[in-house]
Parts: sequence; C-alpha cells; structure tokens
Amino acid sequence: MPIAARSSSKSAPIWCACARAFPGGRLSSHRSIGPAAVSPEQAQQSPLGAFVAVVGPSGAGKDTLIRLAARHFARDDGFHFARRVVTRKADPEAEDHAEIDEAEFERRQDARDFALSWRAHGLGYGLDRSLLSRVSHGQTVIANISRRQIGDAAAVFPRLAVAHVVVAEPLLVERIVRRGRESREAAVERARREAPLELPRAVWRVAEIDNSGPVEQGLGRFLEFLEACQPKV
Ligand SMILES: Nc1ncnc2c1ncn2[C@@H]1O[C@H](COP(=O)(O)OP(=O)(O)O)[C@@H](O)[C@H]1O
Ligand SMILES: O=P(O)(O)OC[C@H]1O[C@H](OP(=O)(O)OP(=O)(O)O)[C@H](O)[C@@H]1O
Repeated sequence: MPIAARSSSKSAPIWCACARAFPGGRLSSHRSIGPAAVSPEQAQQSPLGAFVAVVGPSGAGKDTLIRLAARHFARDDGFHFARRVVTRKADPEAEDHAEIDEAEFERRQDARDFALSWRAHGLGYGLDRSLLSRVSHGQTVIANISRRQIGDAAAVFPRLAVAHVVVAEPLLVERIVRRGRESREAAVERARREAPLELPRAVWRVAEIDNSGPVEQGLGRFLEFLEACQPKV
C-alpha cells in the first residue's frame, strides 16, 4: 500500500504545543487536569525521548495507523512501536500484542513489571517497564492506550504527546464489525464506550488525527505528528 500521503498544509501544522492549545482554539473540547509533572518548557529542553499515546474510540484506526507508521519508520531507530501485553487471544491481523492470562497479568502488575497497565472491555492491558528506559535514552515510543490512562502516562513519562484518532461516528460500528474481532452487538457496545479526553497540563504536544477518509490521509497526518514528536537533542 502506498504510504506517505503527507498533509499538504505545511504552513498549518496539525500538532500543537500544549501551552498554545489551551484554553480555547481547536482543542477546546479537551479539558486540562491535574498538576503539571513537567512544564512544556522543561520538556522541550530536557534531553529525553518522548512517549506518544495513541488514543481514541474503538474502531477509529489506532492500530492500523500504528502498524503502517511502524512499517514506514522500520529503519529509523529514533522510533519504537510498543508491543502491548493483553489478556486477549493473539491476532497479528488486528494487533501484534503479547497474549497472557489473567493470573500472569495480575502477577506482573503486582511485580510492577508494567510502566502502565489498565483494564477495559473486560480485558487487562499492560506496557512493559523497559519502555521507560527507551524514552530516557532518547527514543520516541508510540503506544495505543486508554483515554483514561493519559493522566497516569503523564506522571510516568516526562514528555508526553497525545495523538487523538477520531472518525465520524456512524463509521465506528461498521469498521469494528468489518475488522471481524467482535460481533455487531459487541461492536455497538465498544463504540458507545465513552471516555472524555482529559489532558494534563504537562502534555507536550497534541494532535487530532481525523481518520474518517482514506487511510492514506489519516496516516499522512499521523506521520507528520510523529516526526514533530522526535526530540531535537
Ligand atoms: N481510514 C480507514 N478507512 C477504512 N477502514 C479503516 C480505516 N482505518 C482503519 N480501518 C479499518 O477499520 C477497522 C478498525 O481499525 P483499527 O485500527 O483496528 O481501530 P482501533 O485500533 O482504533 O480500534 C479495521 O478493520 C481497519 O482495517
Ligand atoms: O478507555 P478507552 O479509551 O475506551 O480504551 C479502552 C481500551 O480499548 C483499546 O484497546 P483495544 O485494542 O481493546 O480496542 P480497540 O483497538 O478496538 O480500540 C484501548 O487501547 C484501550 O486499551
């Protein structure tokens, strides 16, 4: 599949440094919460990598964009695409995650093996601690996480960027059904799951990636954002 259909609007980058994004503006629907772990200015100066949280409703295209971006940046050591641990049967067609059972998930949570872990849709999800050291060595780490985990991610990763993938709502259920992992009933349930996007003040960069159109369009915007999330150190 041809990949890099770049956004044509070079003069108007799709990402915003958070300090400029609040209040008001195109991201005014996002609420800023909690104390800042690291100010945007500090994060800008710190010789660290970054963590890019890819969030959005089920079916928006998070895993698709991540998979295509991973292919695009396959030879670029500056980027690392995290492999999640999930208590769901492995399915490389959908997402290349590591499958574990409930008992092992709990054991790893208790052992503090995860940098981040959460529950949703009756499943457990985790991101390995080793990602912390990748970030501290300057890599940009990308992962699909829950919208409800952004606050925790900001506490764990000093330089946090958020890519919010959205699509026109009627498309969500159809895309989830076409993916073939859930029944239509479960797809409706998934698409209905509400999770307000609450952004901590410390968020370094944020972008809304509209994936309602052809995937090349959404991918172009996502790649542009990821490039903007490479710390210049
Ligand atoms: N721009 C797009 N146009 C059409 N179908 C898409 C697009 N992006 C993703 N899809 C399809 O939609 C389904 C859901 O995508 P997926 O990446 O699994 O979403 P998410 O990870 O956000 O739940 C998949 O079958 C995928 O192939
Ligand atoms: O709190 P939310 O923002 O609603 O997200 C809940 C969970 O659903 C997604 O994973 P999953 O792979 O199960 O679903 P998806 O790929 O269909 O989004 C997402 O990565 C979270 O782990």
